[in-house]
Amino acid sequence: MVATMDLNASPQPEEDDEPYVRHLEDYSSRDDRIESAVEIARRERDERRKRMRYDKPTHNSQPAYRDQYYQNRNTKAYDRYKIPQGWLDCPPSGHEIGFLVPSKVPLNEAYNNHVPPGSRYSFKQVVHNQRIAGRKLGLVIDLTNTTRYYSTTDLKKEGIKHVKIACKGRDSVPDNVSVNTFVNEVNQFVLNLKHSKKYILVHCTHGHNRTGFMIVHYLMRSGPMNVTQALKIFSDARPPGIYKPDYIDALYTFYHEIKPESVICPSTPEWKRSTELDLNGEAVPDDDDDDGGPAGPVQEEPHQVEVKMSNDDVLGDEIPPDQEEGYRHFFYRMLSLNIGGRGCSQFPGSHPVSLNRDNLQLLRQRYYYATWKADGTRYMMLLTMDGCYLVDRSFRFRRVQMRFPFKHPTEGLSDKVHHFTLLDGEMIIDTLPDKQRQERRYLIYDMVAINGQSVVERPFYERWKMLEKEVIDPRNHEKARSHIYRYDLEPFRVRRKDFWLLSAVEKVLKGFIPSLSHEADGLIFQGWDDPYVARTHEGLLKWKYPEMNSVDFLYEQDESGRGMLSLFERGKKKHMDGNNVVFRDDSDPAEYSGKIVECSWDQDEQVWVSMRVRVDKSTPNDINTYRKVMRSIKDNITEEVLLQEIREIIRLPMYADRIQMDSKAARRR
Ligand SMILES: Nc1nc2c(ncn2[C@@H]2O[C@H](COP(=O)(O)OP(=O)(O)OP(=O)(O)O)[C@@H](O)[C@H]2O)c(=O)[nH]1
Repeated sequence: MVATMDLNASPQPEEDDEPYVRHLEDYSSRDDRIESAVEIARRERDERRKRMRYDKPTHNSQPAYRDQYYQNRNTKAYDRYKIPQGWLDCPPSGHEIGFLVPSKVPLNEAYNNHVPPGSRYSFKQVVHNQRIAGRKLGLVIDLTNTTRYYSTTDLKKEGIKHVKIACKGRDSVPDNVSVNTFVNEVNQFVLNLKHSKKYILVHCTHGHNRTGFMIVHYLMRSGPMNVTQALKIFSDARPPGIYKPDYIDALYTFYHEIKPESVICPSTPEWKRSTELDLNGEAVPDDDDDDGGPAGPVQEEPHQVEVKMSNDDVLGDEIPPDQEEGYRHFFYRMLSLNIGGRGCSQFPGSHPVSLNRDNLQLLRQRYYYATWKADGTRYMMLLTMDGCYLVDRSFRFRRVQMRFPFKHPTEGLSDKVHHFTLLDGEMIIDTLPDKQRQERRYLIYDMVAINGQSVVERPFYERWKMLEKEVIDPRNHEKARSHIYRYDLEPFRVRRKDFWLLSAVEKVLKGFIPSLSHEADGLIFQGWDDPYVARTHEGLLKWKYPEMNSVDFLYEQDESGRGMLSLFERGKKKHMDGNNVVFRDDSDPAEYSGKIVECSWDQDEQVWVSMRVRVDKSTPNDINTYRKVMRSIKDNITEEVLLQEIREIIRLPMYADRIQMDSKAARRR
């Protein structure tokens, strides 16, 4: 049987049909929208009926008929202009918060069939409303997860920039990278404003949950504030504020704050609960909806899996490239480095050189202190009001949520935090004596800048003291008193590294290092009067246990499976013919191909031995580092040679005099 299109047949509701059409009585007691509501509903009903006047195709139907049927029934096109649930009665926009204006999503004219004239809110209305309120828009940040609500051409015509940060909404809060992008967009906009005062319209679907979440994050990062205060600022400007409890909880968790009992999540606004006035006839939550809809099945608690920490764990969240670039320039400025042909791409942190028979003499000529060489991952850390950033050896930045209060020189501890303070240190993992617990800890060993002021020219001992006074003490002071901020929830602990007189080196080697709860692979000799020197510092010495002297090679295999080691020479790859590596675990060497492999030298076998893959590095060592390490291996400064040398040094009059001078000065302070 061939099905025909019988336009007179009555509609045949099917199981998967949406509610047919709203009862018109639903609108009968309403205000001035009634007339158009009734009209719209009637038109929708008629359209729907028309679409349904086809018999469902059977197996025998003509393909053309089948296509036509499904095309007509395809609600996608129709859904395209479905207005979001609750949108009609949701107030268009809130009050300004600084430069930010929270708003519901504007719907362009294509939605007019669904929106009665008095309720329309397209960009024309937005610009008009804002103008009446005395605000000129410069930027729109769109947090919806769809592009179906408006086209951005209208905005461009008005000279308004549009930034899309698609966030799902519904069950999940915007992710940390999206939050970083949002805050950076706002900061960039404000920075570029110069003298013109323009505003940023921030919208999700209804302008409450995602919008509120982002604005609260921005407020938290732009001045001294706690989450409760930031939530209140938002809810005052856009009542009732964020009304999803998960979003509120996520903000307290993110900022490591205790949620006060007095903070109660507002109930879902009336306009969101009742959808009677939505004229689509469908109360189906949108994919992009702010509301989580009905609660899903109760999630089972995931099994607690004990995850071991590793030095290769990636910490923190990515930040936008332009923000990273800005910070790189700051590093270069603080270190008085020229921006060469490669821009600010090279990691500028100070780097020690290996101890050999020649530079060992430096220990006699200058005044040195010693410390253990903590073996974790090297990071510089930038502290700003907006957040703290771990900076790895590839000069990449990631944001971590930490707090570093700043002690005002005259007013004592203020509610301000460090802003553009730059530290240097090593991230280690302490395994606590019971072997059950691990703790990540950042050991700070130097300071490059404090609140935007470079301190690289100051002698090391001053920088080291400043670290304690300006960074560690205020933190400890606040930690003991803070009732809101939970330092214990931060991703790692922080400590200043200890340095000792050379006379203590024997004790450090024999007693201190063996008792450490993290790895150490040698000693660092730090010139007590030295400035902070960017990149290789010939006066900063590292001594490693001979078996730990290592070189980071690039390992590659050719098609025949032959392994090759390479280093860098003037930024270019250089094959190190005659250097071979063995992998003494049972793994397949092919797995290491293309990776940076840290190798130690086996004197007996005259071969490099793979120790580990350096996931924190993207390039191998420079040939000069290799030469210095080879020299150090050849010179073979054993623990005994080193200690003998130090015993002699500490007997030198110059050394004893300096100690006396320092202790007198300390007594005077
Ligand atoms: N300056 C300094 N560096 C320290 C200290 N403790 C640990 N280190 C680390 O020692 C590193 C230098 O030693 P290297 O052996 O050259 O560095 P590495 O990362 O182990 O290996 P390479 O990358 O192969 O040079 C620094 O980058 C720091 O990460 C310290 O107290 N002072």
